[in-house]
Amino acid sequence: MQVSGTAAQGDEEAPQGDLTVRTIAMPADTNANGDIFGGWVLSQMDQAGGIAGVERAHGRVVTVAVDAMTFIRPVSVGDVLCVYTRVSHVGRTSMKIEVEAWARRFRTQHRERVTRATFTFVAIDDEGRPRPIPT
Ligand SMILES: CCCCCCCCCCCCCCCC(=O)SCCNC(=O)CCNC(=O)[C@H](O)C(C)(C)COP(=O)(O)OP(=O)(O)OC[C@H]1O[C@@H](n2cnc3c(N)ncnc32)[C@H](O)[C@@H]1OP(=O)(O)O
Repeated sequence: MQVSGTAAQGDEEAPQGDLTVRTIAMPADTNANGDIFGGWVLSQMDQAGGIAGVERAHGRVVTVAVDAMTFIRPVSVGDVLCVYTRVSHVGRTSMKIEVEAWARRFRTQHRERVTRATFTFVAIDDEGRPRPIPT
């Protein structure tokens, strides 16, 4: 789901970028510890980055790399996961997108950054070959 809205810039305690995906962590997404699987969070971040990439590249994109991913805090059932995206670099066919995931806690509504990563997406044509990103 794409949601409009831009986070405050320049505030380290605030999310950076556009709110791109917002979803609820459900019991089916838990690991054996009772926390939400990191892979589920990564999947939400990939989708958010993909949406931002499609918008910037005006068409299909694929993920080619994920760098410097850090799981800072766990996500729990009932938390609302909010994923923010920001295009930080555009190359010829590739782009870097900074992706932050924040959890709005179920009971307190308190907001915490849980994960961040830099994703690289490549714009592709109908045959799956890299294509130039429009300026
Ligand atoms: C209007 C809005 C509506 C929105 C509504 C949207 C809804 C819809 C959203 C769906 C969002 C889906 C998001 C899916 C995200 C997946 O899950 S995609 C699936 C997983 N990914 C894949 O399967 C990709 C597999 N890899 C490949 O197909 C090929 O490696 C690629 C990516 C096409 C690249 O091919 P290649 O021959 O290696 O290309 P090459 O020319 O060497 O490099 C191309 C560029 O990639 C860069 N690159 C290559 N490898 C790397 C690397 N390891 N690290 C960094 N950069 C690299 C190169 O530097 C180059 O960059 P530029 O200098 O051109 O800028």
